Amino acid sequence: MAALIHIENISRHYADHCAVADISFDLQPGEVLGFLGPNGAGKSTTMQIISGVLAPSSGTVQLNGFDLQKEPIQAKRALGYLPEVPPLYPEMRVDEYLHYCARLHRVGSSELNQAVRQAKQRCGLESMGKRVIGNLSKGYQQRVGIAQAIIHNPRTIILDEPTSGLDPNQVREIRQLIRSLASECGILLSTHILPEVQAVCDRVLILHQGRLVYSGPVSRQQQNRLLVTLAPESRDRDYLATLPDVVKVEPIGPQQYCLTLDSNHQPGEIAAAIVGQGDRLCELRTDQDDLERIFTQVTLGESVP
Ligand SMILES: Nc1ncnc2c1ncn2[C@@H]1O[C@H](COP(=O)(O)OP(=O)(O)OP(=O)(O)O)[C@@H](O)[C@H]1O
Repeated sequence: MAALIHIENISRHYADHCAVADISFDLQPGEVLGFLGPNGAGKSTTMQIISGVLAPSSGTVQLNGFDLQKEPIQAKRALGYLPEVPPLYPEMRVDEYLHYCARLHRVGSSELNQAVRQAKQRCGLESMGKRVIGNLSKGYQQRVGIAQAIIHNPRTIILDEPTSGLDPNQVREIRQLIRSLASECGILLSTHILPEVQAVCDRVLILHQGRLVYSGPVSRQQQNRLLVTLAPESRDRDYLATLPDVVKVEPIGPQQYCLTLDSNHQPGEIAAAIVGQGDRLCELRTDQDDLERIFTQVTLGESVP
C-alpha cells in the first residue's frame, strides 16, 4: 500500500540558515508517528512544508500518492491539519463553524450535514453543536479543532501539540481520540511530551538542528527494558545475568539495575526468578524513560545512565 506521506530529501533555507536539512520519511496507513525535537529543531517548518503552507528549498512531498507541487489540490484533499493554535472562531457555534470548514474543504452541499454529523460523532461533540465555541472548555475547543481537521475525511492528519495546555483528564481523552482516529487513517503528531509519544505513537522521529537524527518503533523501546530495585543487602548480584531472557545487566544506582531482555520476556517470570534466588525484590517496572534517554543522547550527545 502507498505511503500516506512520502517526503524525500526535503530541505528549507531561510537566507543562510538551514532550518530543515535533507529529511526523508514515510507515514503508513494506521500509524501514529511521533515527531519530536528540541525548540528550533525544524518540526513546524517540516509540517508547514507537508501541509503546503511553505515551499521547500529542495526535495519532494507526496500525499496519498499525489505530488504536492504538481497536483496540490488532490494532494491537500488527503490532508487534515490542526496547527498548534487551533484556527477557531470563538464567536461561532460549533455546527456553524464545522459547516464553514467543510465548505472550505469543498465538501459537496448534499454531503455537508452528514460530514458535520460524522466529524462531531468521531470527536465526541454530538451534544455541542449549538454551543458557542468561545464558551467551551479548552479540551472541547481542541476537539472542535480536530473535528475541522477531519471534516473532509482525510486519510492523513497532522496534529501540532494537540494536548498542550489541557488538564490531565482532557489530555487522556484527546489521546484516546487520537488513537481511535488512527484506525481509519495515519497521524503525524508533533509534541514535546515524551510520555505522550510512548502512550500514543507507534513510531518516533527525532529532529535536531534540522536533521533527522533518530527513527524507531516506540513499543519496542517500552517493552525491552526493566528497572529492578533490590533490597539493600551485601550480596553478589551476578546471578541477574543468568536469569531467563536477560541479555544485558547495567547497574544504574545503589541496588538498582536495568535489565535488557529478549522479545519473549514476561516481567512476572523475572520477578519470580529473582525471588527464587532468595533475593528481595523492592520494585520492578518497565523502563518508561528509555525514550528520554534516546532523546538526550541524540540531541545533546550525552549518555544518560
Ligand atoms: N520565517 C522564518 N525566518 C527565519 N528563520 C526561521 C523562520 N521560521 C523558522 N525559522 C528558524 O528555523 C529553525 C526551525 O524552526 P521551527 O519553528 O521549524 O522549529 P520547531 O522545531 O518547530 O521549534 P518549536 O518546538 O520551538 O516550535 C529555527 O532556527 C527558527 O529560528
